[in-house]
Amino acid sequence: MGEEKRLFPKTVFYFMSEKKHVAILGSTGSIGTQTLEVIKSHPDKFEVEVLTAQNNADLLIQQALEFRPNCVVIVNELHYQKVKDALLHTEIKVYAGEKALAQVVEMDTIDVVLTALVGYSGLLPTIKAVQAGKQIALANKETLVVAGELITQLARENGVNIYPVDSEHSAIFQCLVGEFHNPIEKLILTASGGPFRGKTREFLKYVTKEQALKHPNWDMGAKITIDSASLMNKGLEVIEAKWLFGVSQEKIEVIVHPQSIIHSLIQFEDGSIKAQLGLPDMRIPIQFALTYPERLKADFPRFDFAKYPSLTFEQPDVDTFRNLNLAFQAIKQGGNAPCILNAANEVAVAAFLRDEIGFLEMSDLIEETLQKSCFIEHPNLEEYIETDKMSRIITEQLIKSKV
Ligand SMILES: NC(=O)C1=CN([C@@H]2O[C@H](COP(=O)(O)OP(=O)(O)OC[C@H]3O[C@@H](n4cnc5c(N)ncnc54)[C@H](OP(=O)(O)O)[C@@H]3O)[C@@H](O)[C@H]2O)C=CC1
Ligand SMILES: CC(=O)[C@@H](O)[C@H](O)COP(=O)(O)O
Ligand SMILES: [Mn+2]
Repeated sequence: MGEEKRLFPKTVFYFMSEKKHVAILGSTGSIGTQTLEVIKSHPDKFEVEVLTAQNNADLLIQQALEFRPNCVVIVNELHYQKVKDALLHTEIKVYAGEKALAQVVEMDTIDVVLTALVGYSGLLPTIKAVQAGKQIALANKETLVVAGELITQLARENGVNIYPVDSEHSAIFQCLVGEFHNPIEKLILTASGGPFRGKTREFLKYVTKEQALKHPNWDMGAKITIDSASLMNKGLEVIEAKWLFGVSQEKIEVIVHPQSIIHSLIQFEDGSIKAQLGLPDMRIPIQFALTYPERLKADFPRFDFAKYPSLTFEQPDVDTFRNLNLAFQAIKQGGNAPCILNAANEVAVAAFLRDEIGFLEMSDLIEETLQKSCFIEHPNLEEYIETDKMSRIITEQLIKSKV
């Protein structure tokens, strides 16, 4: 069975004749709203239990009135009264704050928690959900980047499966169906290359956030779109793949595929390669994560081979886009290094989005933060939390010293 410690099911636990009760963390975002589209098209299959937002009270209220969850959480407490007033004449419970976000996932009525929060904020609610034995549909890749070892160990201890929502990991998962017992020789993650594919470092020095936010193929939240432009998204996905599929980083390759039609590939030990293809549409992986092992009929637009006469591939330019190698180095180092990388990246992306730093400076900050942070080989949860906090301080100080 090789080194694999896969989290995927030995047994089938979902029977789609029963309604699945879903908590969506981050329901107002790109993944959250698409999850609700999937749920809306299968009212006989799903029930919404929990919806959450950080600031977008208006959309949260609208979603709550339409999907009638058991409860909602507005994380920013300043918006609590507005949400409470709007839902006053309903039976929907309204909570506010980070603690509430981590607590609601424990509700008895929830079967599966879909984590569509952005960044490190997904870590604690995911841990609570796993400890409560909830199945996880994971979009929030940063959770596995920060603490993949801890999360996967907790998942095993609690009999929890982590179903990937991220398109590349869903592709790998889909290719693994029927192959769970077969060792993986290599995982090949595809990358679009982002809006700056083929550009030089000279060009990248002056790019704006508006340019960086124009992803060629996917319409996503701001943070992941910047990560895609800098290739950090692929770096985070390498780390995510390592933990999801129990494959060491030496067996993970990244190939640039600008059309984003092949979502990723597995090479098995007989040399055979399996791939999953489709138009770039997150509703497919979202639905599969919620319905595995079944595939529900859906009317998502179909891929037409005639419209794509050439699917192309090229090596990533890791000299120009340094983040990919920084991520490989961090996962090779192990311990809290990926947690440091993630914290520095989140601070750097936020600073880039505030026009405080240039595009290339993001990699410099991440590299310097990794050098300056204290390495811990086997961190516990408190040490991950402390690492995240300290790394953010270091990156913020580095930014201040540069401006
Ligand atoms: N979008 C995509 O196609 C893909 C996304 N992913 C991953 O999925 C996750 C979500 O991405 P995406 O949907 O694009 O992100 P968005 O920014 O579109 O949405 C994020 C959601 O999380 C909420 N949120 C943001 N910050 C916090 C916080 N600190 N605490 C609590 N809630 C918070 C937001 O609330 P509010 O609306 O109120 O701000 C919103 O509901 C990310 O980890 C991303 O990497 C993975 C693959 C594809
Ligand atoms: C849709 C999805 O899964 C994103 O993570 C996407 O893959 C981003 O595209 P890049 O390949 O440009 O990072
Ligand atoms: Mn992805």
